[in-house]
Amino acid sequence: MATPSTDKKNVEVLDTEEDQAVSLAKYTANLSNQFCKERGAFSVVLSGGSLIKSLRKLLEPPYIDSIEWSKWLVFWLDERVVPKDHEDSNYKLANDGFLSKVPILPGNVYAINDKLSAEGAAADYEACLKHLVNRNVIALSEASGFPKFDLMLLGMGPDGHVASLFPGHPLLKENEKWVTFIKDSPKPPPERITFTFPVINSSAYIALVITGAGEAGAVQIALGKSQNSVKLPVQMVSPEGKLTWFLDKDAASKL
Ligand SMILES: O=C1O[C@H](COP(=O)(O)O)[C@@H](O)[C@H](O)[C@H]1O
Repeated sequence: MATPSTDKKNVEVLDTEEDQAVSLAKYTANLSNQFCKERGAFSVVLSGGSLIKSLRKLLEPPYIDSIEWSKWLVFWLDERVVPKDHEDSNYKLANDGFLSKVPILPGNVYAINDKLSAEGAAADYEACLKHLVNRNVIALSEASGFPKFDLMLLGMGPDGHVASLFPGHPLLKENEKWVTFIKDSPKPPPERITFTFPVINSSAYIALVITGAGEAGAVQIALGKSQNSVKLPVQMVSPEGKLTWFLDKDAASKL
């Protein structure tokens, strides 16, 4: 069931987590078709966490066969500063559960350099993005001057964090850097790198994919009627393009 709230924001509440995964696959495949046709490429930004499991229907017919995987360019919204084969790595999570099962070109997978410090990895990833923007591989937002990704797939933690942008943290106010780092993440591991809000909010499309009762409180704050004085990170997600919330019934249970 889809409940459009504004032209730029849609909220979909799905009866089950399975229905949510089906709906997300359809949405992602449609955007992939659209961008591959229009631009010859599709830039997709992945979160870690439960999002990867929610992408599983893309690994099944009809999507596995119809998506032009060779035109996908894959990036990470945030990454933990650990080796790529570490259990906490968002790259490993995505690779094991999704990327290794689809014919995306290895050269189109832009993982974070795991040999660098948090500062170094953030600067290195930002330099990589700037190079891709200069070569017109990633679009640039004329409105903001920040890179404009075709689709960002965001998860959310029970505290309302998105990417590695946590409630009350000074990084929420970063408005110059494209990619930054955190060394005191309240959720382990403490050292991470993350896209900043200006990059997130320059996106053409954002899907916020939220599953389970544990997230219902933050969903209620973000989408319910009551007003909170200090915004949660998830409430700061406001793309140039279109935002769609994909909630299962449990995540929407307090609405
Ligand atoms: O630490 C992280 O958490 C968020 C939310 O994860 P979830 O398991 O509650 O969906 C995730 O989106 C982010 O990429 C990750 O690094």
